[in-house]
Amino acid sequence: MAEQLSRRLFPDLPASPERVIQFGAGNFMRAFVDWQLQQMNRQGLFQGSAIVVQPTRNGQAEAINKQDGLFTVLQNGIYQGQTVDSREIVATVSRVVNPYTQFEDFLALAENDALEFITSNTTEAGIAYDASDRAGDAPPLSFPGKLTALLFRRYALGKTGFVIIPCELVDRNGEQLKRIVQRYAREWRLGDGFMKWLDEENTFCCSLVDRIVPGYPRSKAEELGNGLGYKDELMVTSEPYLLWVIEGPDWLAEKLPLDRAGLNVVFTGDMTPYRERKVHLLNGPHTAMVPLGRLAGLETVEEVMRDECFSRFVRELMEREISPMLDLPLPEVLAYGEDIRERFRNPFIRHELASISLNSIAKFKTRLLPILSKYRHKNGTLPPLLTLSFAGLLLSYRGDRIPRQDLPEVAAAFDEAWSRPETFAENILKNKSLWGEDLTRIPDLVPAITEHIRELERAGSREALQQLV
Ligand SMILES: NC(=O)c1ccc[n+]([C@@H]2O[C@H](COP(=O)([O-])OP(=O)(O)OC[C@H]3O[C@@H](n4cnc5c(N)ncnc54)[C@H](O)[C@@H]3O)[C@@H](O)[C@H]2O)c1
Ligand SMILES: O=P(O)(O)OC[C@@H](O)[C@@H](O)[C@H](O)[C@H](O)CO
Repeated sequence: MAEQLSRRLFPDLPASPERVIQFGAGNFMRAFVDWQLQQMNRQGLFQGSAIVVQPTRNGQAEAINKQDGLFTVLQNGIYQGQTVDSREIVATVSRVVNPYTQFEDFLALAENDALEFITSNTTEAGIAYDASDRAGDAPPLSFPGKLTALLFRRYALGKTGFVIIPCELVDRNGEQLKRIVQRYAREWRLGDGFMKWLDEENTFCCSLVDRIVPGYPRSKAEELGNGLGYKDELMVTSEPYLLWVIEGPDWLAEKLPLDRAGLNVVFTGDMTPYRERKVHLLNGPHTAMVPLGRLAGLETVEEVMRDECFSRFVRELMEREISPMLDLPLPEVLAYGEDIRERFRNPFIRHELASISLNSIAKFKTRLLPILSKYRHKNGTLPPLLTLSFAGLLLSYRGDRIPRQDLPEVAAAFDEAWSRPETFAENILKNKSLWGEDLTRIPDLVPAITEHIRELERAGSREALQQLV
């Protein structure tokens, strides 16, 4: 039986000074931020490690500390025409602090002047205000609440602030996080001096991340574990591609030289075009392929891309319906789309459609609905593939064919609408709490969705698609 990964097994691994506080150490953060810190360190450009703060009561503090912060990142895929199959022990997490059991140790991080950066990925649900958080809670439950407590301690010590770079897939994440911290500061009456310090001494950056990280390679774990020669509960697989767009001041690239380390990191004054491109052209097709693919019995992104009919669907959806709706030069967008399809075809990574399906209604709303509306407005017709996919999503939320994973209130809205099948399309499309607007106002949408659902039920998603691609 192989021994668990630890520094005892690898005493020569470097240990760098703590310079980053990182909220959350899920799969994504380990394969993205921590792996990138290691690449900078290796080239002598940074010399820093991250202290992880466990953001929720149940988390991975124990598992990570048990391995002395070490874990393996396996990169698998085809990148710029070359097959990449590499593995690396990442040694840039120094330790995990659990604020639920070590609140004073957590606040004491404020004392360390060498800690200059704060990063986070607490999922989209993490950047949220929690009305139950109070000044003096040990700890506040929300991530912004914990951050406020830490920042206030730093201020009270008369120290300089931090550069804060959240990685959550939330539009303008840095600004949203700052707004919630300011709200707590006001409600907790932390004073004008603190408000001023927050503003003047801290830099909240917005950022956009892109790297497909399916996580622990469950199906291959045993085989891989034997090959590694040690046991690693935190090993994570990732594609070789990455992009990190950071909107921040000019001096940041100097302070955090990710780009100089050869990483695909863009420091910019305006990240909007990058966000539009990624959310609509990568996350959008992911969300669109899920219902039709699952209704046809497909399980992974790769299976979709290997299936002639479904891969044609993905390409035509991207090229004919999504790309022309983006306010970016079309040739550039089409080339980006081609790269994305190469990533989707990655034969080494098992990216489950079921995992992408989580909270699909909210995802459709942000990733695809703006495209559908714009297309209808511009062309006077509905985008055929996107409309079929939307019908597939609504059908799949009946919950009888494929399990739906969404908030209870979303599931309840669908149960209610599906209880009257003859008026289902109209009822669900006019639900503003799901879509933020009354979608029955989009001309032709109700009859088109009704007809597509009928066709999907009669012929199945493959045949319905074959009529369009
Ligand atoms: N995995 C990917 O391919 C990928 C790529 C880009 C972005 N993302 C985004 O990153 C996020 C995390 O993905 P992951 O694969 O690391 O998942 P994960 O389940 O491995 O990690 C989730 C992390 O978020 C924390 N968390 C969960 N709910 C929270 C809450 N309410 N408040 C505070 N913290 C909370 C957990 O403690 C954990 O640290 C996702 O929301 C996803 O949108 C993922
Ligand atoms: O992570 P989600 O569940 O919000 O979305 C599923 C995928 O679209 C997403 O994880 C992408 O793979 C990722 O955003 C690529 O950077």
